[in-house]
Amino acid sequence: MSASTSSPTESETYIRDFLAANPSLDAELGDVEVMTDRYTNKEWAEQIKETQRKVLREVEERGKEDGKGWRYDVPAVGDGGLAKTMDHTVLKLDAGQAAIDGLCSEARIEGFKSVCIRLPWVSRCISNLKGTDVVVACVVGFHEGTQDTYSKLREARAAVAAGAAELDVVLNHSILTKHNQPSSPSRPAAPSSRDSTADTITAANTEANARPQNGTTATEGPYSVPGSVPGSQYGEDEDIPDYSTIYKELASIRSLCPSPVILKLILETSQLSDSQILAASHLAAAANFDFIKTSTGFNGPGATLPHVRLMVTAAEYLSSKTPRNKGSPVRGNGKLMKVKASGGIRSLEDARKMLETGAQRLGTSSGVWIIQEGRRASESEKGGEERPAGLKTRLYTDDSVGEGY
Ligand SMILES: O=C[C@H](O)COP(=O)(O)O
Repeated sequence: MSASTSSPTESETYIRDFLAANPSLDAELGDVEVMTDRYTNKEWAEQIKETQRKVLREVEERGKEDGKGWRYDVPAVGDGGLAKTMDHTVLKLDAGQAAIDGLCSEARIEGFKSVCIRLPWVSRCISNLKGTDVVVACVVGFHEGTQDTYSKLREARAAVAAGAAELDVVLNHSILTKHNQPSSPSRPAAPSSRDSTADTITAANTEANARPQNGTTATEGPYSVPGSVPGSQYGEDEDIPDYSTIYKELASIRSLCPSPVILKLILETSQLSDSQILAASHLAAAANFDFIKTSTGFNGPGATLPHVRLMVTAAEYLSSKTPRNKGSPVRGNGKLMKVKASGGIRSLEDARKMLETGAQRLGTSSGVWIIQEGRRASESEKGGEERPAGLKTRLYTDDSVGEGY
Protein backbone atom coordinates (compact mmCIF):
# COMPACT_ATOMS: atom_id res chain seq x y z
CA MET A 1 0.00 0.00 0.00
CA SER A 2 1.43 3.37 -0.90
CA ALA A 3 1.16 5.57 2.15
CA SER A 4 1.77 9.20 2.83
CA THR A 5 4.97 10.14 4.66
CA SER A 6 3.11 11.90 7.46
CA SER A 7 0.94 10.05 9.95
CA PRO A 8 -1.72 7.86 8.30
CA THR A 9 -5.12 9.34 7.64
CA GLU A 10 -8.29 7.61 8.79
CA SER A 11 -8.84 6.17 5.31
CA GLU A 12 -5.33 4.76 5.17
CA THR A 13 -5.75 3.12 8.57
CA TYR A 14 -9.11 1.77 7.53
CA ILE A 15 -7.85 0.27 4.29
CA ARG A 16 -4.72 -1.12 5.95
CA ASP A 17 -6.91 -2.89 8.53
CA PHE A 18 -9.15 -4.30 5.81
CA LEU A 19 -6.17 -5.63 3.86
CA ALA A 20 -4.65 -7.11 7.04
CA ALA A 21 -7.91 -8.96 7.67
CA ASN A 22 -7.96 -10.18 4.05
CA PRO A 23 -4.35 -11.13 3.25
CA SER A 24 -5.20 -12.80 -0.05
CA LEU A 25 -6.74 -9.55 -1.19
CA ASP A 26 -3.54 -7.72 -0.31
CA ALA A 27 -1.62 -10.04 -2.65
CA GLU A 28 -4.25 -9.81 -5.39
CA LEU A 29 -4.41 -6.02 -5.44
CA GLY A 30 -0.69 -5.32 -5.16
CA ASP A 31 0.15 -1.75 -4.37
CA VAL A 32 -3.16 -0.16 -3.45
CA GLU A 33 -3.41 3.51 -4.20
CA VAL A 34 -5.11 4.93 -1.17
CA MET A 35 -7.34 7.90 -1.64
CA THR A 36 -6.64 10.00 1.40
CA ASP A 37 -9.16 11.85 3.51
CA ARG A 38 -8.22 14.97 1.56
CA TYR A 39 -10.29 17.61 3.31
CA THR A 40 -11.85 18.49 6.63
CA ASN A 41 -15.61 18.52 6.82
CA LYS A 42 -15.63 22.30 6.74
CA GLU A 43 -13.48 22.30 3.62
CA TRP A 44 -15.81 19.81 1.96
CA ALA A 45 -18.73 22.05 2.87
CA GLU A 46 -17.07 25.07 1.25
CA GLN A 47 -16.31 23.18 -1.96
CA ILE A 48 -19.78 21.69 -2.08
CA LYS A 49 -21.39 25.07 -1.63
CA GLU A 50 -19.41 26.33 -4.60
CA THR A 51 -20.52 23.33 -6.68
CA GLN A 52 -24.13 23.91 -5.67
CA ARG A 53 -23.94 27.58 -6.68
CA LYS A 54 -22.27 26.96 -10.02
CA VAL A 55 -24.38 23.98 -11.03
CA LEU A 56 -27.66 25.57 -10.03
CA ARG A 57 -26.77 28.67 -12.02
CA GLU A 58 -25.88 26.48 -15.00
CA VAL A 59 -29.17 24.58 -14.67
CA GLU A 60 -31.05 27.84 -14.64
CA GLU A 61 -29.23 29.07 -17.76
CA ARG A 62 -29.79 25.83 -19.62
CA GLY A 63 -33.42 25.84 -18.57
CA LYS A 64 -33.88 29.07 -20.54
CA GLU A 65 -32.83 27.42 -23.78
CA ASP A 66 -36.30 26.41 -24.80
CA GLY A 67 -35.88 22.68 -24.32
CA LYS A 68 -32.46 22.64 -25.96
CA GLY A 69 -30.39 22.92 -22.80
CA TRP A 70 -30.19 19.16 -22.49
CA ARG A 71 -30.40 17.56 -25.93
CA TYR A 72 -28.21 14.52 -26.38
CA ASP A 73 -28.19 11.85 -29.08
CA VAL A 74 -30.28 8.77 -28.43
CA PRO A 75 -28.78 5.52 -29.72
CA ALA A 76 -30.88 3.61 -32.25
CA VAL A 77 -32.63 0.34 -31.49
CA GLY A 78 -31.70 -1.30 -34.79
CA ASP A 79 -27.94 -1.50 -34.38
CA GLY A 80 -28.16 -2.59 -30.76
CA GLY A 81 -27.11 0.84 -29.50
CA LEU A 82 -30.14 1.31 -27.26
CA ALA A 83 -29.73 -2.12 -25.66
CA LYS A 84 -26.12 -1.27 -24.89
CA THR A 85 -27.27 1.62 -22.69
CA MET A 86 -29.26 -0.76 -20.49
CA ASP A 87 -28.52 -2.62 -17.30
CA HIS A 88 -31.05 -5.46 -17.42
CA THR A 89 -32.14 -5.66 -13.82
CA VAL A 90 -33.63 -8.13 -11.34
CA LEU A 91 -33.18 -7.09 -7.73
CA LYS A 92 -36.23 -8.52 -6.02
CA LEU A 93 -35.14 -10.45 -2.96
CA ASP A 94 -37.33 -13.39 -3.86
CA ALA A 95 -36.06 -13.73 -7.43
CA GLY A 96 -35.20 -17.38 -8.00
CA GLN A 97 -32.81 -19.22 -10.29
CA ALA A 98 -35.34 -19.26 -13.12
CA ALA A 99 -35.61 -15.49 -13.04
CA ILE A 100 -31.84 -15.04 -13.01
CA ASP A 101 -31.25 -17.52 -15.83
CA GLY A 102 -34.04 -15.89 -17.85
CA LEU A 103 -32.50 -12.49 -17.24
CA CYS A 104 -29.14 -13.70 -18.55
CA SER A 105 -30.57 -15.28 -21.68
CA GLU A 106 -32.55 -12.15 -22.44
CA ALA A 107 -29.41 -10.06 -21.93
CA ARG A 108 -27.47 -12.34 -24.27
CA ILE A 109 -30.14 -12.26 -26.98
CA GLU A 110 -30.78 -8.53 -26.81
CA GLY A 111 -27.17 -7.52 -26.18
CA PHE A 112 -27.80 -5.47 -23.05
CA LYS A 113 -24.82 -3.78 -21.44
CA SER A 114 -25.12 -5.78 -18.23
CA VAL A 115 -27.29 -7.79 -15.95
CA CYS A 116 -27.73 -6.02 -12.63
CA ILE A 117 -28.32 -8.42 -9.75
CA ARG A 118 -27.60 -9.09 -6.07
CA LEU A 119 -24.37 -10.63 -4.77
CA PRO A 120 -25.52 -14.27 -4.41
CA TRP A 121 -26.19 -14.40 -8.17
CA VAL A 122 -22.91 -12.99 -9.47
CA SER A 123 -21.16 -16.34 -10.08
CA ARG A 124 -24.18 -17.87 -11.76
CA CYS A 125 -24.53 -14.87 -14.08
CA ILE A 126 -20.82 -14.93 -14.90
CA SER A 127 -21.09 -18.53 -16.00
CA ASN A 128 -24.40 -17.93 -17.85
CA LEU A 129 -22.86 -15.04 -19.77
CA LYS A 130 -19.52 -16.61 -20.64
CA GLY A 131 -18.49 -15.83 -24.20
CA THR A 132 -20.71 -12.75 -24.48
CA ASP A 133 -19.90 -9.08 -23.97
CA VAL A 134 -22.65 -8.67 -21.38
CA VAL A 135 -21.03 -7.80 -18.07
CA VAL A 136 -22.28 -8.42 -14.55
CA ALA A 137 -23.19 -5.48 -12.32
CA CYS A 138 -23.78 -6.16 -8.63
CA VAL A 139 -25.54 -3.94 -6.11
CA VAL A 140 -23.81 -3.08 -2.84
CA GLY A 141 -25.55 -1.89 0.33
CA PHE A 142 -28.89 -2.49 -1.35
CA HIS A 143 -31.28 -0.96 -0.90
CA GLU A 144 -31.05 1.16 2.26
CA GLY A 145 -27.39 2.18 1.97
CA THR A 146 -27.09 2.46 5.75
CA GLN A 147 -24.87 -0.59 6.25
CA ASP A 148 -21.49 0.18 7.78
CA THR A 149 -18.58 0.81 5.46
CA TYR A 150 -16.83 -2.40 6.41
CA SER A 151 -19.75 -4.56 5.32
CA LYS A 152 -20.11 -2.58 2.09
CA LEU A 153 -16.43 -3.16 1.41
CA ARG A 154 -16.80 -6.87 2.06
CA GLU A 155 -19.75 -7.04 -0.30
CA ALA A 156 -17.98 -4.99 -2.97
CA ARG A 157 -14.83 -7.08 -2.83
CA ALA A 158 -16.79 -10.36 -2.85
CA ALA A 159 -18.65 -9.22 -5.96
CA VAL A 160 -15.43 -8.26 -7.75
CA ALA A 161 -13.80 -11.56 -6.73
CA ALA A 162 -16.79 -13.43 -8.19
CA GLY A 163 -16.38 -11.57 -11.48
CA ALA A 164 -18.56 -8.46 -11.28
CA ALA A 165 -17.27 -5.72 -13.58
CA GLU A 166 -19.55 -3.04 -12.20
CA LEU A 167 -20.81 -2.17 -8.72
CA ASP A 168 -23.93 -0.13 -8.01
CA VAL A 169 -23.33 1.16 -4.49
CA VAL A 170 -26.13 2.72 -2.45
CA LEU A 171 -25.14 6.02 -0.84
CA ASN A 172 -25.68 6.27 2.89
CA HIS A 173 -28.10 9.07 2.15
CA SER A 174 -29.34 9.22 5.72
CA ILE A 175 -26.06 10.99 6.59
CA LEU A 176 -26.97 13.78 4.21
CA THR A 177 -30.52 14.10 5.43
CA LYS A 178 -29.62 13.81 9.12
CA HIS A 179 -32.45 11.36 9.46
CA ASN A 180 -32.26 11.14 13.23
CA GLN A 181 -33.27 14.78 13.54
CA PRO A 182 -36.33 15.15 11.34
CA SER A 183 -36.87 18.84 10.81
CA SER A 184 -40.60 18.60 11.35
CA PRO A 185 -42.75 16.34 13.50
CA SER A 186 -45.49 16.43 10.88
CA ARG A 187 -47.24 13.43 9.40
CA PRO A 188 -44.84 10.97 7.75
CA ALA A 189 -45.41 9.99 4.12
CA ALA A 190 -46.84 6.56 3.38
CA PRO A 191 -44.19 3.86 3.02
CA SER A 192 -43.46 2.61 -0.50
CA SER A 193 -45.81 -0.13 -1.56
CA ARG A 194 -42.87 -1.84 -3.25
CA ASP A 195 -41.03 -2.54 -0.06
CA SER A 196 -42.53 -3.46 3.24
CA THR A 197 -39.30 -2.52 5.06
CA ALA A 198 -39.60 1.14 4.10
CA ASP A 199 -39.24 2.83 7.45
CA THR A 200 -40.08 6.05 9.15
CA ILE A 201 -36.66 7.44 8.31
CA THR A 202 -37.26 7.45 4.59
CA ALA A 203 -40.88 8.40 5.09
CA ALA A 204 -39.79 11.46 7.07
CA ASN A 205 -37.25 12.33 4.41
CA THR A 206 -39.77 11.93 1.65
CA GLU A 207 -42.14 14.20 3.48
CA ALA A 208 -39.43 16.77 4.18
CA ASN A 209 -38.26 16.81 0.58
CA ALA A 210 -41.77 17.08 -0.77
CA ARG A 211 -42.19 20.39 0.99
CA PRO A 212 -41.87 23.34 -1.37
CA GLN A 213 -38.48 25.02 -1.75
CA ASN A 214 -38.81 28.71 -2.46
CA GLY A 215 -42.45 28.18 -3.19
CA THR A 216 -42.09 25.32 -5.67
CA THR A 217 -41.88 21.56 -5.46
CA ALA A 218 -38.45 20.03 -4.88
CA THR A 219 -38.38 18.30 -8.24
CA GLU A 220 -39.43 21.18 -10.39
CA GLY A 221 -37.07 23.87 -9.09
CA PRO A 222 -36.05 26.64 -9.02
CA TYR A 223 -33.18 25.05 -7.22
CA SER A 224 -31.82 26.35 -3.93
CA VAL A 225 -28.46 26.39 -2.19
CA PRO A 226 -28.31 25.59 1.53
CA GLY A 227 -27.17 28.55 3.56
CA SER A 228 -28.23 30.96 0.84
CA VAL A 229 -31.72 31.59 2.12
CA PRO A 230 -32.97 32.30 5.63
CA GLY A 231 -34.05 29.16 7.45
CA SER A 232 -32.17 26.88 5.08
CA GLN A 233 -31.32 23.36 6.19
CA TYR A 234 -27.71 23.87 7.23
CA GLY A 235 -26.14 27.27 7.51
CA GLU A 236 -24.18 26.81 10.71
CA ASP A 237 -20.99 24.76 11.06
CA GLU A 238 -22.54 22.33 13.50
CA ASP A 239 -25.29 21.65 10.99
CA ILE A 240 -22.98 20.60 8.19
CA PRO A 241 -23.70 16.99 7.23
CA ASP A 242 -20.84 14.59 7.79
CA TYR A 243 -19.43 14.83 4.27
CA SER A 244 -16.09 13.41 5.41
CA THR A 245 -17.68 10.14 6.47
CA ILE A 246 -19.43 9.79 3.13
CA TYR A 247 -16.24 10.58 1.23
CA LYS A 248 -14.20 8.11 3.29
CA GLU A 249 -16.66 5.34 2.51
CA LEU A 250 -16.63 6.08 -1.22
CA ALA A 251 -12.87 6.51 -1.37
CA SER A 252 -12.30 3.26 0.52
CA ILE A 253 -14.52 1.38 -1.92
CA ARG A 254 -12.68 2.96 -4.86
CA SER A 255 -9.29 2.15 -3.31
CA LEU A 256 -10.16 -1.52 -2.90
CA CYS A 257 -12.08 -1.81 -6.18
CA PRO A 258 -9.77 0.09 -8.52
CA SER A 259 -10.44 0.82 -12.17
CA PRO A 260 -11.40 -0.91 -14.49
CA VAL A 261 -14.15 -1.83 -12.01
CA ILE A 262 -16.98 0.59 -12.84
CA LEU A 263 -18.44 2.23 -9.74
CA LYS A 264 -21.87 3.80 -9.69
CA LEU A 265 -23.24 5.67 -6.71
CA ILE A 266 -27.00 5.31 -6.21
CA LEU A 267 -28.14 8.58 -4.68
CA GLU A 268 -31.81 7.67 -4.10
CA THR A 269 -32.83 11.04 -5.43
CA SER A 270 -36.41 10.81 -4.19
CA GLN A 271 -35.05 11.07 -0.65
CA LEU A 272 -32.83 14.10 -1.29
CA SER A 273 -33.22 17.78 -1.96
CA ASP A 274 -31.52 19.23 -5.03
CA SER A 275 -28.72 20.57 -2.86
CA GLN A 276 -28.18 17.18 -1.28
CA ILE A 277 -28.09 15.56 -4.72
CA LEU A 278 -25.33 17.99 -5.65
CA ALA A 279 -23.42 17.32 -2.44
CA ALA A 280 -23.52 13.58 -3.13
CA SER A 281 -22.50 14.13 -6.75
CA HIS A 282 -19.54 16.22 -5.63
CA LEU A 283 -18.34 13.49 -3.25
CA ALA A 284 -18.83 10.79 -5.90
CA ALA A 285 -16.73 12.77 -8.35
CA ALA A 286 -14.03 13.35 -5.75
CA ALA A 287 -13.86 9.61 -5.06
CA ASN A 288 -13.53 8.88 -8.80
CA PHE A 289 -16.84 7.08 -9.17
CA ASP A 290 -17.75 6.48 -12.80
CA PHE A 291 -21.49 7.11 -12.54
CA ILE A 292 -24.03 8.80 -10.34
CA LYS A 293 -27.29 6.88 -10.47
CA THR A 294 -30.73 8.15 -9.53
CA SER A 295 -32.58 5.37 -7.72
CA THR A 296 -32.75 1.86 -6.34
CA GLY A 297 -36.29 1.40 -7.63
CA PHE A 298 -37.28 0.32 -4.10
CA ASN A 299 -37.73 3.62 -2.29
CA GLY A 300 -39.97 6.42 -3.47
CA PRO A 301 -40.41 7.51 -7.08
CA GLY A 302 -37.59 6.57 -9.44
CA ALA A 303 -35.82 8.67 -12.04
CA THR A 304 -37.32 12.06 -12.93
CA LEU A 305 -36.25 14.39 -15.72
CA PRO A 306 -35.49 17.34 -13.40
CA HIS A 307 -33.18 15.13 -11.36
CA VAL A 308 -31.46 13.78 -14.46
CA ARG A 309 -30.96 17.34 -15.75
CA LEU A 310 -29.47 18.34 -12.43
CA MET A 311 -27.18 15.32 -12.28
CA VAL A 312 -26.02 15.60 -15.90
CA THR A 313 -25.16 19.24 -15.34
CA ALA A 314 -23.35 18.37 -12.10
CA ALA A 315 -21.43 15.50 -13.68
CA GLU A 316 -20.22 17.74 -16.50
CA TYR A 317 -19.26 20.53 -14.13
CA LEU A 318 -17.49 18.19 -11.73
CA SER A 319 -15.56 16.65 -14.62
CA SER A 320 -14.63 20.16 -15.85
CA LYS A 321 -16.51 19.51 -19.06
CA THR A 322 -19.22 22.16 -18.76
CA PRO A 323 -19.32 24.40 -21.82
CA ARG A 324 -20.15 27.59 -19.93
CA ASN A 325 -17.72 27.57 -17.03
CA LYS A 326 -14.39 26.14 -16.09
CA GLY A 327 -15.72 23.43 -13.86
CA SER A 328 -14.56 22.08 -10.54
CA PRO A 329 -11.04 20.73 -10.02
CA VAL A 330 -12.34 18.12 -7.60
CA ARG A 331 -12.24 15.09 -9.87
CA GLY A 332 -8.92 13.28 -9.79
CA ASN A 333 -8.98 11.14 -12.92
CA GLY A 334 -10.16 13.69 -15.50
CA LYS A 335 -12.74 11.27 -16.95
CA LEU A 336 -16.33 12.37 -17.43
CA MET A 337 -18.57 11.12 -14.65
CA LYS A 338 -21.77 9.82 -16.22
CA VAL A 339 -25.38 9.52 -15.16
CA LYS A 340 -27.46 6.35 -14.87
CA ALA A 341 -31.21 6.87 -14.75
CA SER A 342 -33.04 4.06 -12.98
CA GLY A 343 -36.31 3.23 -11.31
CA GLY A 344 -39.67 3.32 -13.04
CA ILE A 345 -38.36 3.39 -16.63
CA ARG A 346 -41.04 1.32 -18.29
CA SER A 347 -41.47 2.46 -21.89
CA LEU A 348 -39.52 3.46 -24.99
CA GLU A 349 -40.62 7.02 -24.38
CA ASP A 350 -39.28 6.99 -20.80
CA ALA A 351 -35.99 5.55 -22.03
CA ARG A 352 -35.62 8.05 -24.86
CA LYS A 353 -36.39 11.03 -22.64
CA MET A 354 -33.78 10.00 -20.10
CA LEU A 355 -31.11 9.49 -22.78
CA GLU A 356 -32.02 12.68 -24.59
CA THR A 357 -31.56 14.53 -21.30
CA GLY A 358 -28.03 13.20 -21.00
CA ALA A 359 -28.24 9.94 -19.05
CA GLN A 360 -25.76 7.52 -20.56
CA ARG A 361 -27.01 4.38 -18.85
CA LEU A 362 -30.47 3.13 -17.92
CA GLY A 363 -31.30 0.71 -15.13
CA THR A 364 -34.56 -1.04 -15.79
CA SER A 365 -36.41 -4.27 -15.26
CA SER A 366 -38.43 -3.52 -18.41
CA GLY A 367 -35.58 -3.65 -20.92
CA VAL A 368 -37.02 -6.42 -23.09
CA TRP A 369 -40.33 -4.63 -23.36
CA ILE A 370 -38.63 -1.35 -24.25
CA ILE A 371 -36.50 -2.92 -26.98
CA GLN A 372 -39.51 -4.70 -28.43
CA GLU A 373 -41.41 -1.44 -28.43
CA GLY A 374 -38.45 0.20 -30.18
CA ARG A 375 -38.40 -2.46 -32.87
CA ARG A 376 -42.10 -2.09 -33.49
CA ALA A 377 -41.66 1.67 -33.74
CA SER A 378 -38.82 1.48 -36.25
CA GLU A 379 -40.59 -1.17 -38.30
CA SER A 380 -43.69 0.95 -38.56
CA GLU A 381 -41.58 4.03 -39.37
CA LYS A 382 -40.10 2.04 -42.24
CA GLY A 383 -43.59 0.91 -43.19
CA GLY A 384 -42.46 -2.71 -43.21
CA GLU A 385 -43.75 -5.86 -41.60
CA GLU A 386 -43.63 -6.01 -37.83
CA ARG A 387 -40.74 -8.23 -36.83
CA PRO A 388 -41.86 -11.12 -34.63
CA ALA A 389 -40.83 -10.50 -31.04
CA GLY A 390 -37.90 -12.71 -30.05
CA LEU A 391 -38.86 -12.77 -26.42
CA LYS A 392 -42.10 -13.03 -24.57
CA THR A 393 -41.11 -12.34 -20.98
CA ARG A 394 -40.81 -8.89 -19.54
CA LEU A 395 -41.20 -6.83 -16.42
CA TYR A 396 -39.63 -8.91 -13.73
CA THR A 397 -40.90 -6.48 -11.17
CA ASP A 398 -44.41 -7.07 -12.39
CA ASP A 399 -45.85 -9.66 -10.05
CA SER A 400 -48.28 -10.82 -12.71
CA VAL A 401 -45.48 -12.36 -14.77
CA GLY A 402 -45.60 -15.63 -12.93
CA GLU A 403 -43.92 -17.97 -10.52
CA GLY A 404 -40.18 -17.67 -10.11
CA TYR A 405 -40.16 -14.15 -11.46
O1 LIG B 1 -31.40 -0.20 -10.59
C1 LIG B 1 -32.42 -0.40 -11.18
C2 LIG B 1 -33.74 -0.39 -10.62
O2 LIG B 1 -33.83 -1.18 -9.48
C3 LIG B 1 -34.73 -0.83 -11.62
O3 LIG B 1 -35.96 -0.36 -11.21
P1 LIG B 1 -37.30 -0.80 -11.96
O4 LIG B 1 -37.59 -2.18 -11.44
O5 LIG B 1 -38.28 0.22 -11.51
O6 LIG B 1 -37.06 -0.80 -13.42
